[in-house]
Amino acid sequence: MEKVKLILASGSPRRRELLAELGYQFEVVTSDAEEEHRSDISLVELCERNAEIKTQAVAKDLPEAVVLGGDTLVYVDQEPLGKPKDLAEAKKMLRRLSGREHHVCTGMCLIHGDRVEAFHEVSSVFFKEVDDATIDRYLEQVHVLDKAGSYAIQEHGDMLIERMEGDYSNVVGMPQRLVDVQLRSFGLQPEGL
Ligand SMILES: Cc1cn([C@H]2C[C@H](O)[C@@H](COP(=O)(O)OP(=O)(O)OP(=O)(O)O)O2)c(=O)[nH]c1=O
Repeated sequence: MEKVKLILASGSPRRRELLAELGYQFEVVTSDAEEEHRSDISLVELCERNAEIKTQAVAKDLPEAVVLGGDTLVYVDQEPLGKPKDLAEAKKMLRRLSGREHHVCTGMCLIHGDRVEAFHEVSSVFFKEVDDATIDRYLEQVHVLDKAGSYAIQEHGDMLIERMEGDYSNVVGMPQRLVDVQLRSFGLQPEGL
């Protein structure tokens, strides 16, 4: 029997690294699927939904493959922060996160033929009190325009973050433990380690 192919439906270099770390063999196929921005469903449902939209956009042309996609939502006071459009907006977001807790939800979806499984994980991140000078130094060192919430925990995260609760990989873009369990339930096994 021919082995089922695993496809990662994501242009995110972080997701690629996190999946490779688990030891799975996979290929990357991206789409230009549009994320939804809606307020009639919860934020957790929204990130699962957007993960499913991104995954479906690739899976519809690859019925033989197992396709994995994801979406990371950073939110504070139940309000999603998104990716900043410029450095001024990034600075505003980081000022808003200063000295307090916020949440990061990553929704993931796996599709194989008619089988669709969406799941998510939520982590809490607690920022230090950061002044403008620290924010400016952070923004000089880290490219944040492609990062939800205007920061990357994996890049100089200690400049901003006091502590976190939950799965670290979930904040970076893919909850590795959950993804591993789900991939096994689709009959896949790591083989590259
Ligand atoms: C909070 C946080 C986000 N991020 C990144 C992860 C995601 O790449 C990005 C969130 O954007 P997403 O819209 O989830 O993903 P993406 O546009 O990068 O990739 P694709 O849709 O093709 O899968 O923010 C970090 O790298 N570190 C962090 O600490």
